Amino acid sequence: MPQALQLPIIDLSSDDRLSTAHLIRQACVDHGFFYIVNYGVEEELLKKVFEQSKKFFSLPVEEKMKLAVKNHRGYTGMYQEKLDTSLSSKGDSKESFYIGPQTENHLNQWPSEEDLPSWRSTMEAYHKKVLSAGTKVSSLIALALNLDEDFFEKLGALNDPLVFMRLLHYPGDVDSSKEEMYGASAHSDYGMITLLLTDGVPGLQVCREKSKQPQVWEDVPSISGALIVNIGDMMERWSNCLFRSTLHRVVPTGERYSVAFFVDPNKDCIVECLESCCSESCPPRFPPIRSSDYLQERFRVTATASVENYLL
Ligand SMILES: O=C(O)CCC(=O)C(=O)O
Ligand SMILES: [Fe+2]
Repeated sequence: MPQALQLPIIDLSSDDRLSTAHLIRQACVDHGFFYIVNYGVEEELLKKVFEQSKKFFSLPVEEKMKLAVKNHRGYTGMYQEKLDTSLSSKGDSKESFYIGPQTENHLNQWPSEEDLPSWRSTMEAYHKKVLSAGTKVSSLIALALNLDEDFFEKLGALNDPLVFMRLLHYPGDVDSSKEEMYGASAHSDYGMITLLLTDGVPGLQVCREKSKQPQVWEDVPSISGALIVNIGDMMERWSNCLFRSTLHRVVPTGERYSVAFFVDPNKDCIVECLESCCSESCPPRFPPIRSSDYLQERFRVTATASVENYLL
């Protein structure tokens, strides 16, 4: 049985920003994962998001396929993605629905108002509020890296950021006996930070030492009322590996719903190791990259079907 990880709980409503930033720094160095509470989304809305998500995934597959992913927005079916490309399985046993930035709302796809009234307004309300929480977390991360709290704003990273909300459904009835089957196979997230809401069904696990064999996986329990936040690869690059983008996965435990909210830098933002995280003995480990080039390449590698999954 894997052990359950004890992660720090960060109160986003705290006025003591320096102590909060200090806690975040430790969490990002040790785990790359932490919880946030008091992040400004009422429980009622969280409940509605899950209700509406369930309604969408319960539609017949032909209906869902009418909204098949285009420009990284819309529906992806079972096995359309394999996050761990080293596996021989046919793909990850989950279905999902992507909603992109509201500034480019014309590109988003929505179920019809007739079929699912209030679906769009629920998702837009959640998207807006979690983006605001994500922006707060990013400024605390800047403080945690000994930078000005508006560092990422000034850099343009949070100016029209590439924010993608992904509704996820892991069906409970997949046959996982034949091959290595995961709801989401081992991966790290690609962007700055991810804010994850789960329905309380277990399944999420992390591996803190990705190169250590055999890999040790620990459960991340869900805490009612808290979001799970994790550092993505671009933040790891900025911090020159001071902050970890930790390997994680979802093992099949039963039917499960979650909502991942990926905060990625503006498409033209150049991500390069911060001077404050480099020194003579610790030179930059990565060359600079443009945010959307990096994301595009990561999506390309993990798509199992030829889906039209370009960002823009
Ligand atoms: O559903 C979860 O708990 C995690 C999902 C995840 O890691 C992802 O979509 O990147
Ligand atoms: Fe992830």
